[in-house]
Amino acid sequence: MSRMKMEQTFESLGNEGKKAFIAYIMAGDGGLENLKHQMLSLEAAGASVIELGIPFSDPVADGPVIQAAGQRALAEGVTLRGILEELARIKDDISIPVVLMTYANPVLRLGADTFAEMSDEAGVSGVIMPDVPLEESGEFEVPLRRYDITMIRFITLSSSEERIKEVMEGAEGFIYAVTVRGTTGARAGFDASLYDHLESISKMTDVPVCAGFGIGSREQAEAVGSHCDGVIVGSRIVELMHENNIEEIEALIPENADIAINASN
Ligand SMILES: O=P(O)(O)OC[C@@H](O)[C@@H](O)c1c[nH]c2ccccc12
Repeated sequence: MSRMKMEQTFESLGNEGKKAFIAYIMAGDGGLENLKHQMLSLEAAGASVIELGIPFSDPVADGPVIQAAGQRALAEGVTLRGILEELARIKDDISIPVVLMTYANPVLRLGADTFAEMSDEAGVSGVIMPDVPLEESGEFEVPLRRYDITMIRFITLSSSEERIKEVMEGAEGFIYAVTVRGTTGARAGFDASLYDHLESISKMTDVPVCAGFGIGSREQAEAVGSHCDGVIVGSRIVELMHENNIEEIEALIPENADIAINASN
């Protein structure tokens, strides 16, 4: 059911000619007791998928905004186990798919099998592990597959064509296309070649391609989204969520991504 939920989301979006808006937040930033409210706010604002970050002490790929959110969450004493238990409690209230973004270490501490089992109980559709290369993903992917949970794969601007083909073979859920070099966080603009890159990788696969890193405004979300199947916005949403500014989050999400709202009308 978990993977299907995400496939259905992308299918409905595709049928309606809409793009996915994947909203990233750091679990436990603002206290785990607020997670449900935060997730419901994102859903109501029109997010199609929630990417839920797991705080970790050494987040090598995170930019300053997300690192700070992770520090706040760790200071709240939030753990992967605690997050999964909370998700299991609130999952029936959330209708959009949830994808976990976690480094390998917290998963290894919990045990890959326990992680898969608890993720299933938490209703999780997919998992993103930015520090686990494709070649080493088996120990996580095999147990997750048992519960029909997808490992989301990355393509970067420096991936060779051969690498891109490897990533696409067996990819599920969506492909995370990284739009810039370096860590997460807002950017002034994108390379002119980005749009061609996104279009050419989208043509190579039936799996939806979603682009993330450095998207911090509605204009950018629309511009990037028009060359692929959806966008991922992290740092800007983390900042706004920290300020409790749901209105601005809503303003960030293009109208054409409001599938969750439409579906429930
Ligand atoms: O923050 P940005 O620039 O909007 O990019 C999304 C990103 O934050 C989110 O997907 C993410 C958070 N941590 C990561 C680590 C690696 C790759 C991606 C991520």
